[in-house]
Amino acid sequence: MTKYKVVMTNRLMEPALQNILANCEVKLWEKAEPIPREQLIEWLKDAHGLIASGNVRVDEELLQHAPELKVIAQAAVGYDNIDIAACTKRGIPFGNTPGVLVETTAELTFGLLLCAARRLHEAWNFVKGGHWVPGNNISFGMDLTGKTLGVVGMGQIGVAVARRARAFGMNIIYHNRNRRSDEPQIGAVYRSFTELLTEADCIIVLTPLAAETRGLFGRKEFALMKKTAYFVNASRGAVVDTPALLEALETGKIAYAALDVTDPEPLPGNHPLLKLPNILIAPHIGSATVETRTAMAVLTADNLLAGLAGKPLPACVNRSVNY
Ligand SMILES: NC(=O)C1=CN([C@@H]2O[C@H](COP(=O)(O)OP(=O)(O)OC[C@H]3O[C@@H](n4cnc5c(N)ncnc54)[C@H](O)[C@@H]3O)[C@@H](O)[C@H]2O)C=CC1
Ligand SMILES: O=C(O)C(=O)CO
Repeated sequence: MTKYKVVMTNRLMEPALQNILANCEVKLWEKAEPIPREQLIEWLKDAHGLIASGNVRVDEELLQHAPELKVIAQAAVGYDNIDIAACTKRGIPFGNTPGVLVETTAELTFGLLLCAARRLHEAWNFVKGGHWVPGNNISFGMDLTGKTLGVVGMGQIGVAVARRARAFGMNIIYHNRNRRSDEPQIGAVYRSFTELLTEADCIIVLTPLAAETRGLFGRKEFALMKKTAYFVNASRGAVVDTPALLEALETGKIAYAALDVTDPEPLPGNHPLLKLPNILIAPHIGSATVETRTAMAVLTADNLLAGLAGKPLPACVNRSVNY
């Protein structure tokens, strides 16, 4: 039996990788740098399946070079790198990995807030640097108990973050594209975007990146926040206007930022954000645990193999072509 041809733009965790290798003829990009566009185009010319990744742009032009493509899958819930309309136009289902990474990403996101509020990385550098001597200490942090957390983007991960924040005695307000009907269950009160910005002591961003959220946090928004505000972004870097964030942190418009995502990614070593004392940056590790990356890989392989077999994908974004 001839095997389906599959292009993988990165490795997936075992055993999902073995499952794909056993069932398909695979071209696998294993280098650290993103696959060059020309290489991807060359590989896609007779491919039936594509495992994409966040650093690969899938658009109309790329799809024109992939006439045999039946399915695209990606080990992530976010799909801002994928032109969904272009996939749908060609009848190509796109599969992502919602759900399986919710608790893990919520742990990291709330962990960033906790580390920021208690200045943990400064504390560690202080001790490591030999500055811990009597009479010397780092700047004091901020209690979370009793403070107001504003969640922008109250979806699956936002709700899981809110659950953690409630356990810490925080009051929760949120802003979402659509107001939720389960506010009593999630223990959060709806606010307009402007109300949330002015009221919250801590703000956590968990919206997808789309045309309407690109640059959602700019100069005007940082100016509305409390000067004592802690700002956490775990969504996508481009939801925040980076020069505006830099200015807000430099000029004391807000107190502190903790980021799991940046624009660009990775940040160049000489980026001015890296020189600030009031920032903590993680290298996009929201879902990066062995258990969760394995579950994401398994769902990605299941999406791919279902699409190749002409069956519905277990998790499909463009459901109108998922049959
Ligand atoms: N840092 C990391 O490693 C990870 C980051 N993410 C990011 O988090 C995002 C959210 O993931 P989930 O919670 O699973 O998705 P979700 O789809 O369950 O939640 C997103 C929420 O944002 C809301 N939203 C959309 N546009 C909005 C706007 N303009 N203003 C306010 N709210 C808006 C939606 O209504 C929805 O409730 C992903 O799209 C991804 O970009 C997800 C997983 C890991
Ligand atoms: O799933 C996503 O969207 C991520 O950012 C990585 O898990």
